Amino acid sequence: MGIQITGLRKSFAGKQVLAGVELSVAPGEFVAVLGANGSGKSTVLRCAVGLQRPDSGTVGIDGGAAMVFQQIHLVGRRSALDNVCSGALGRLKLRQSLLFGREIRREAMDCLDRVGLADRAADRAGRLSGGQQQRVAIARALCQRAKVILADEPVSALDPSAAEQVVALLASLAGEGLAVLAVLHQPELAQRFAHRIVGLHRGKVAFESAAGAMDSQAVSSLYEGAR
Ligand SMILES: Nc1ncnc2c1ncn2[C@@H]1O[C@H](COP(=O)(O)OP(=O)(O)OP(=O)(O)O)[C@@H](O)[C@H]1O
Repeated sequence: MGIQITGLRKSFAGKQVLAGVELSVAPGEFVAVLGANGSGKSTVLRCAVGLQRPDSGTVGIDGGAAMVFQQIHLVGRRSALDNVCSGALGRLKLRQSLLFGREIRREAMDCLDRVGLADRAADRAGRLSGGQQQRVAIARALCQRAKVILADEPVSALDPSAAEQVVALLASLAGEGLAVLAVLHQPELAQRFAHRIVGLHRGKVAFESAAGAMDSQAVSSLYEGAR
């Protein structure tokens, strides 16, 4: 199933932000969400992962979801590996995390390897580049063993080459069978790396298409008359 969102509605102080969003991502699929500032993209992801409660609608997630943000929030003075290990703590009781410390570190190392940073495991997270830090954050999400990855503007703070690397990584994780839903502000990266593109406009899905069939005029219209 991956993730299936139906009829998602949300208002803040009487102002409708989500007006019945329908969206699904299958295991193995990478879906990019495009939309102007304020169109409701982050609210969809926050409702999906349970950080916000929708007024109505349903979210079905198979195998748990982990979220990655634009603001990376690593502990800068701890090693990359320690940061990734902390992803496991959410799914373990304290006693288990003490008992299985070595296994957790091994699994965290595998996760760092999947994002191409095994050789930086011992480095302080704060010393890594922005792109590397975002890949560590993705490794931490993988260490949660979630089957769904939600990414809210994961590359907005990165330079073009680091951004491309991170989006390519998300695509490769979908290739491993995860369901990946990412909000992007870069239609060209979405078109190159995602399978499907969803355009959100004023809290509704305005269009949905295979990435190869992306209509650039439909994309431009998302950003016209944005509120
Ligand atoms: N907790 C909140 N309280 C009040 N208003 C909110 C809250 N969260 C979001 N909003 C409003 O809902 C609207 C949609 O916000 P959201 O963050 O989902 O948009 P977005 O499409 O992700 O935009 P951006 O590209 O700027 O991140 C905005 O007008 C925002 O001000």
